[in-house]
Amino acid sequence: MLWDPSVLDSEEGIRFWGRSIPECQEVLPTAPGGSEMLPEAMFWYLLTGRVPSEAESKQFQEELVERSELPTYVEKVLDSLPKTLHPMTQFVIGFASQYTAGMKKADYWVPALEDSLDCVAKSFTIAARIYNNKYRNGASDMPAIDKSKDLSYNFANQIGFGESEGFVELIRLYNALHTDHEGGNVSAHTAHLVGSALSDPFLSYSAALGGLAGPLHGLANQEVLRFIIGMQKELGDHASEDKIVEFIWKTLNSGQVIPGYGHAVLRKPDPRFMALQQFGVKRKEVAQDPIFKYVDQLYKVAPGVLTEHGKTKNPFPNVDAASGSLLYHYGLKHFEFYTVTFGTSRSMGALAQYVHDRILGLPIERPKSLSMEALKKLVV
Ligand SMILES: CC(=O)SCCNC(=O)CCNC(=O)[C@H](O)C(C)(C)COP(=O)(O)OP(=O)(O)OC[C@H]1O[C@@H](n2cnc3c(N)ncnc32)[C@H](O)[C@@H]1OP(=O)(O)O
Ligand SMILES: O=C([O-])CC(=O)C(=O)O
Repeated sequence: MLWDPSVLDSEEGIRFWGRSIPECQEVLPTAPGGSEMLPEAMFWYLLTGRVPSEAESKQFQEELVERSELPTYVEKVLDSLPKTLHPMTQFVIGFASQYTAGMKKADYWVPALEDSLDCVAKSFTIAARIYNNKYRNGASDMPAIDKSKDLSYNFANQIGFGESEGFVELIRLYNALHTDHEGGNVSAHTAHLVGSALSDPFLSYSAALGGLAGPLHGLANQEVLRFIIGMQKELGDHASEDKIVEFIWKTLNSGQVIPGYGHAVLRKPDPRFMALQQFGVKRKEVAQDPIFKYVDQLYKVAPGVLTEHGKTKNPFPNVDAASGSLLYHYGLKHFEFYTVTFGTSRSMGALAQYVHDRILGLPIERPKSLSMEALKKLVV
C-alpha cells in the first residue's frame, strides 16, 4: 500500500515525512504561551510535507476552527441518541450523518480536500457534543466556539476543561501524536480502502472509526485504564512490583491480553508512549499521581512477564499504555470516551493520505481472495 506522510520503523517507531517525534516537537509551531506542537500544524505538515511557518499554522488553525461548527441536523441526530450508546458508536453516527452535507459528485482532490478539512474540524465539535450529551447536562450548555483559539482549546473548553492549562496542552500533544501511524493500521487502512471506492471523506472516516473502536486497536486506550483501575482496586494505591507481576500473570492466565502492550509492527517501546511519559514527568502534580505511577511501574515489569509468557512478539508498551492515565489525572474520568479523542486525531492522518490518494488517482483497492482449498494447493 502506498502511504506517504508517515512510515513506521519496527525499532525506532514512527517518522512523519522523515522526522521523528522529538524532531517534530522541535520544529512544529505551538500555541501562544504553550510548549506542545499544535495538531493543526501537524495536519498541515502531513498534508504538504512541509513544516508550516507560525503565520501559516495560525491561518490554517483559523480556517479549521471556522469550519468546526456543526449543521443543525447533525446536532439533532447527536442529541437524539440514547445516553447508553457507547461514545464511539455515537461518533460513527455523527460522521455518517454528514453524508449529504459532505458529498460531492466530482471525484477530484479539491472536493476531497474541502471535505477532509471539514471532517477534521467538525470531529472536535462532534466529540465535545457527545461528551456533553452523555456525561453532562446535554449540549445546550456547551460554550460557543472561540474562533481566536485552536481546536484543542475549544474541545477542552466545550467539555468543561478550558481553565486547565495542563489539560489543554495534553490535548494538543495527544492530538498531534495520534494523527498517523503509516497506512496499515486498522483505522487508516479502513479510510484508505473505503475511500478507494470514492466514498466521501465523511463516510470513509466513519468506517475507520468503527475499526478504531475495536479493543485490539484504539479501544485499548480505555481498556488500559480499566486494567489499572482494576489493579488499584485490588492492590491499593502503592503496590509492590511483586504484587503487580502477580496481577499481570493472573490476567494472562485468565486468557486476556495486557492492554497497551504489544504491537503488530513495533519491536521496541513506542516513542509516542515515551513522549506522553515525558509530558507527565515534566509536571510534578502528574508525576505524583498513583495511576500515572502505575503506568511507570507496569513499564518496568510487564515486558519481563510478557517475555516469559512467550507469546507476544513485542513485550513493550504502545501509545495506549500511557495516554489514558494523563487524561484521567486531569479529571477526564469517563474512560469509555478516550477512544473518541483518539478519533479526532486520527482523522488528520487518515484524511491527509485520502487527499493524496485522490491527487494520485489511486485505483479501487480490491485484493484477490483465495479459498482454503486453493491455499492448501499453494503450500503442498
Ligand atoms: C494504537 C494501537 O492500536 S496500538 C495496539 C493497541 N492494542 C493493545 O494494546 C491490545 C494488546 N495487544 C495485542 O492484543 C497485540 O499485541 C496487538 C493486537 C496490538 C498486535 O497483535 P499481533 O500482531 O497479532 O501480535 P503478536 O504477533 O505479537 O501476537 C502473538 C501472540 O501474542 C499474544 N499477545 C500479543 N500482545 C499481547 C499482550 N499485550 N498480552 C498478552 N498476549 C499478547 C497474541 O494475542 C498472540 O496470541 P495467540 O497466538 O494466542 O493468538
Ligand atoms: O500501527 C498500528 O497497527 C496500531 C497503532 O499503533 C496505531 O494505529 O496508532
